[in-house]
Amino acid sequence: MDNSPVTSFPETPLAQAMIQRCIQLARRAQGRTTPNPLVGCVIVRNGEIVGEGFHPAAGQPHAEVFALSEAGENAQGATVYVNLEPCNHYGRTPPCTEALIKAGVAKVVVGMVDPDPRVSGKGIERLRAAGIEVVVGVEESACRQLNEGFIHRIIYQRPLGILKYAMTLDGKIAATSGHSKWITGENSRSWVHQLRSACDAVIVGGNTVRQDNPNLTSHNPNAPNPLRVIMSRTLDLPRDARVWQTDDVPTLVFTEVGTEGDLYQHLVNQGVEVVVLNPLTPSQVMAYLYDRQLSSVLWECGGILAANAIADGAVQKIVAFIAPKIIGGQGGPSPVGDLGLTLMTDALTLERVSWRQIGSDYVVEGYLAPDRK
Ligand SMILES: Nc1nc(O)c(N)c(N[C@@H]2O[C@H](COP(=O)(O)O)[C@@H](O)[C@H]2O)n1
Ligand SMILES: [Zn+2]
Repeated sequence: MDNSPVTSFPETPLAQAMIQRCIQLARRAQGRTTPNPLVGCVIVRNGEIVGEGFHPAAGQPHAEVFALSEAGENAQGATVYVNLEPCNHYGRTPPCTEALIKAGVAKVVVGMVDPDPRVSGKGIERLRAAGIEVVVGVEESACRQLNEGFIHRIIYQRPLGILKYAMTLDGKIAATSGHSKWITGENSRSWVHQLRSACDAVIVGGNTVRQDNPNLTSHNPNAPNPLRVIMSRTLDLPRDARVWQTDDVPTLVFTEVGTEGDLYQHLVNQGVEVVVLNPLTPSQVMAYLYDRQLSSVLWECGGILAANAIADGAVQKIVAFIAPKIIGGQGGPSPVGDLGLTLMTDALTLERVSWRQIGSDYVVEGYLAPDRK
């Protein structure tokens, strides 16, 4: 626990700093809480942090409960900071509002209103009705960013789809031979491993398994791994691919009816889960993963599947790595295949675009228009 005094901050910067601390705490459970959100909580009394907590996983107590338990008697008259509105319902756990009221806290500072219709404003109402001062919307955009997968899942009943790719400055994801190791530098690749560990699943197509033989893991024994998902209509896949090693990380293969042959049985024997979907489309896959309680899905596929996923409304966010290299090549593969668009005026434009430099590469992030789901 950080016991440093915080009295020197004036009110608003203090609240901002404490909500940022909540976000930092919440991130400790990144990749482990789906379908629940990432939540951190800090309790401050007389200018000192007396309790902290985060939500570790669905079914476990909420962040507020851990912070209250650390604060003990010190919660009386204290201010509670939490990046998401305290819940007011009986779900897997009892309502945090009642725990906060019982502990006698004086004030609750909330980062954002909970979009879960079981809560959505009712937690704030309940606290106010009990005479607790409630402030809402501190560091709201950072709080929304933290839980963008959870928010998307609740609003659209689908996981957030993130398309990640790496390309050269001339827009290629491989040489004409198919060789692609590596486009970006080591720092970018380790950033991608962290992105994987923050997502609930990573999806590729059969081509990527055949050509790259990827691990699709977080490459970090202390970080969670996403569910590895392969979409393959034909199951024309190598018998010895790395993704069939399921001792530590599960793999799920989606295929179509009529592929229940030799490889099908081999995969089942290896512990790979094989699911037949008809039709096998990106949106059907996302619907299935939603039912499996997932909130965020990383598409790390080649251009053809990426285009299908975009066209099918399975992608909302783009994370594009651009390496300062030129490979050239007539017809070399590009990150997004045919979208059926022939006019530049029809190009999909991104919103809320940001960029940063990672080593010698650049990463550009943005969101497709929300009416694309
Ligand atoms: N404020 C807050 N803190 C947490 O630590 C949370 N996990 C939540 N989650 C909210 O409650 C719903 C899940 O409830 P159960 O864990 O099933 O009891 C989740 O959808 C959020 O609305 N909130
Ligand atoms: Zn709660």
